[in-house]
Amino acid sequence: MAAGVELREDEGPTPGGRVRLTHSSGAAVELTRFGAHIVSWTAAAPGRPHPPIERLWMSSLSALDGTAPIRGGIPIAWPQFADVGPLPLHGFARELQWALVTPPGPAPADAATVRAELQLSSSAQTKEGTWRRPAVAPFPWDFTLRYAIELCEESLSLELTVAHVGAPVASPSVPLQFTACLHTYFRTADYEQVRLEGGGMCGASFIDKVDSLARKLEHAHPLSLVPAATESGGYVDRVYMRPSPAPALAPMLLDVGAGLDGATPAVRSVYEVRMSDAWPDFVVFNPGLDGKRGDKGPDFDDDGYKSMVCLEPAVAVAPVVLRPGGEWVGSCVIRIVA
Ligand SMILES: O=P(O)(O)OC[C@H]1O[C@H](O)[C@H](O)[C@@H](O)[C@@H]1O
Repeated sequence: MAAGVELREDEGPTPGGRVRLTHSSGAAVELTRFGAHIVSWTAAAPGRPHPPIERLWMSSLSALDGTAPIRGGIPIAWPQFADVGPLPLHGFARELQWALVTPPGPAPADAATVRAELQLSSSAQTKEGTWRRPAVAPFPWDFTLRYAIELCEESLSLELTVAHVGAPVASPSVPLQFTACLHTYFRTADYEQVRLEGGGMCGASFIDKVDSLARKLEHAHPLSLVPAATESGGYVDRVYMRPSPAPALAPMLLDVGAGLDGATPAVRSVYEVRMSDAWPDFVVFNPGLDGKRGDKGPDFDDDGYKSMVCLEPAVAVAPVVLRPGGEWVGSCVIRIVA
């Protein structure tokens, strides 16, 4: 279609269908309403106008029928990052139906930005933990989550807003707390070529989840996945605590190497990733073969780890505490620089 936002309710096996944002440049984003999960972002690189290239990695083994979280793209982990709390891994936002609050329709052909917003509100399912069977830990607070997606010719902006909209149901003295991440699976033609730097990363401390949660200092500049995995004695799963305040404002540079478009093997694809200060942490994740064999298992393509790297803005260590009426906004802008 021409530029705009479309809701395709019957498309694909995922309940709730898909939302598609199309930019007049040919760039496009697709997400499922299940989890407000971005499953595709296609865009050309500056100076290489055609054809648009898929930017995100999706596992071909991922369940897309709503029976399990989707593997790949950009899952939203909320209100819990990974296993740091009583909920199942990464919480429930990636497993529930979101509403599209932007009316679908065309955008002006010269619109620099195409925008869509989705929303998830607390429900009996989230309050009682019945979003999973058998039921899991209740999350008794009233909340609204809003997810705004802005597509430009060469960038994708994501903004997650958490609002505590009521009094706690169960215990008035306990405030709403959450951890979170935007679990972005970038596609690479060859994970050995991936390089990551900037954002105060060099010298930052990180928790090495593959090495008994050891706290370490990052010396690599830039970070490459293979030596990092070797150092950690397995795969790469690191929670970095961003230095604050000044260096955190600097964007990160993620170079996913050459060959992404399959046609120009010599040209490297590079992103500038700008996380707002509301995200105190970021995660670098590539499960390697060890991860595939272990608990990251069955929905991961056998060689999938060779084609992806996750760079995730996160609240992973100290939870955000929200009083009734409180709001938190975290954004991330991914710009294609080459
Ligand atoms: O397997 P998933 O639930 O999708 O989680 C995938 C990964 O997410 C984050 O990157 C965590 O740091 C990892 O420990 C976890 O394995």
